[in-house]
Amino acid sequence: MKVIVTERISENGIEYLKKYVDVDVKLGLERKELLDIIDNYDAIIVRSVTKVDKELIEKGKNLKVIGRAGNGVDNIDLNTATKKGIIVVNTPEGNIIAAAEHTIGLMLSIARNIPQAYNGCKNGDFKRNRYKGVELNGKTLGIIGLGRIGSLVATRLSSFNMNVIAYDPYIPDSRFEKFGVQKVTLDELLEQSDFITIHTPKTEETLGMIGEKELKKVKKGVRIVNCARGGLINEEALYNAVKEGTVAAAALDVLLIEPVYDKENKDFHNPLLELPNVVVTPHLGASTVEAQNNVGIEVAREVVTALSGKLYGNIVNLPDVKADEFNMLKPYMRLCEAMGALYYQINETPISTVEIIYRGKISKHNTDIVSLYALKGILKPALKEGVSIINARIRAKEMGIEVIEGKVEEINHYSSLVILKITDTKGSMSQFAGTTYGDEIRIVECLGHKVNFEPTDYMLFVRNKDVPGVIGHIGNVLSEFGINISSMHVSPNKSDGTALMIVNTDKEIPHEAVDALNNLNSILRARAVKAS
Ligand SMILES: NC(=O)C1=CN([C@@H]2O[C@H](COP(=O)(O)OP(=O)(O)OC[C@H]3O[C@@H](n4cnc5c(N)ncnc54)[C@H](O)[C@@H]3O)[C@@H](O)[C@H]2O)C=CC1
Ligand SMILES: O=C(O)CCC(=O)C(=O)O
Repeated sequence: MKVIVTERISENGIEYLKKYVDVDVKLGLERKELLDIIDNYDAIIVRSVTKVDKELIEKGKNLKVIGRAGNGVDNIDLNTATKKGIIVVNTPEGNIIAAAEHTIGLMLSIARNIPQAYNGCKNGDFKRNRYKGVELNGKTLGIIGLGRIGSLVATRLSSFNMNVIAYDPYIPDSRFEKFGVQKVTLDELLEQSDFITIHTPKTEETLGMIGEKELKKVKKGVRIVNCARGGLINEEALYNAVKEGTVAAAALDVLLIEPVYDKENKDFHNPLLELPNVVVTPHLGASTVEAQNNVGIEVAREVVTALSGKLYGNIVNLPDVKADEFNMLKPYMRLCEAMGALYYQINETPISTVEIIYRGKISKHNTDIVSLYALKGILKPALKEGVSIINARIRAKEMGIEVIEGKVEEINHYSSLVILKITDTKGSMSQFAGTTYGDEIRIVECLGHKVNFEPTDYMLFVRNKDVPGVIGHIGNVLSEFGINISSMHVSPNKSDGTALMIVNTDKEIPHEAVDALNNLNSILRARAVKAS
């Protein structure tokens, strides 16, 4: 496996990668150079500068994993990566303290004019009355986005005796209580805050969320920090508000358009840089020794884990599953993939709806990832390598398949059961159900028949007349092809005189053998099927 690292990550991360994969560290590549070589790599590791956009992903024909050494993934086209089944991993925890501390550093800087005073002293200007600042003590701090970093800022600045209020419509009230923060609306935050700091991700909704209209509502003399993503505060509106004096000062670690870091940027221009009371740092939020060690090693581990096919960890485009829960759910993933895989191997009619119902103990778990395996199993016979658990949901949607998931705690006979109901476009429903015993998986219902078989890679799925001698005939045909039967399950349907037979064999059943079986009088239909 080959991995390209396009931005500086810590040495410990590189050393870790070298133990498992071939690593090319290529810093400062021109875009065209990267586009030309990306198809040589199975994974790419970036920080915030490399744009892993549609064009790059499409050129990266062999890409399996995109690793983000850091938190925000707005430089990665998640949609394209997901459609292509490429895993995107990040390191959401490794640099949050660094970012929170930098936020506080910036806030103190603009409260006390530290950068301006430093510059003055360097130039022989020691007139300290020029640099009189304000205290944080007793002031109101408004935090927009009380996530990982926002909450770290809240607890730290509470100890500066600030009155902390926050706006975050996506979190429960308990989170505000946990951090001793008063929950407010955005308008209340704008009206009441002496200091505002923003800590949301960059999304369509948050880009420019503090614009001209919002800056008209702020307390005169407010000080604003953005250590999250450039453009969350509209730059033109901020420029005007600072110029007019509505905003006393601003500190920005991030800009809407950032220069390519680690290079000279003499031609770089942004009007905000001309304002004496706007302090800018070059996206330094995560640049501490500790944070870079954390994210370097974390991203290396995440990428190696994902390349090895283990689908847990900080996978951005998969449901969040920790290793323990992942291991517990593994048999259910195999079970659902196997049940799903049966459908198109024994049916031709396109699917309109897939219903996945979790009953019993399994219903208490986060089963999102299990459902993805069911969908992958269902679509695999149709899409072959074009479907993976990363893109299974998108592919199902593209194919017009409605996916419904349900959970019922109540159950009889089994401790857990997963039921898969697949309705085709003609309205017929095929139902499968399965359970697990430790690591073992069993399908216990198949198309209205009570069964009990382990789905394996070599199986024969037979519908036959329920007459004497069928088992012998099947045994004879298979033995002619040198195939051993390892187990056999028969489920008669008394009402119509037919039976369903599932035969597990020791090797692949060639189509000649299947044809020979289909020529037998007693066989209504025989198919070779696989569990995955
Ligand atoms: N400057 C730097 O070097 C660094 C910047 N970051 C950036 O910091 C930001 C925050 O990161 P985390 O705290 O880890 O993210 P997080 O995902 O833990 O928290 C984000 C919070 O924003 C809230 N939110 C989302 N949309 C919102 C809206 N419209 N209004 C109000 N709240 C909203 C969410 O509910 C969530 O609680 C991200 O943009 C990240 O990329 C992160 C690390 C370093
Ligand atoms: O230093 C970096 O790589 C940027 C960090 C960052 O912005 C993030 O992790 O979201």
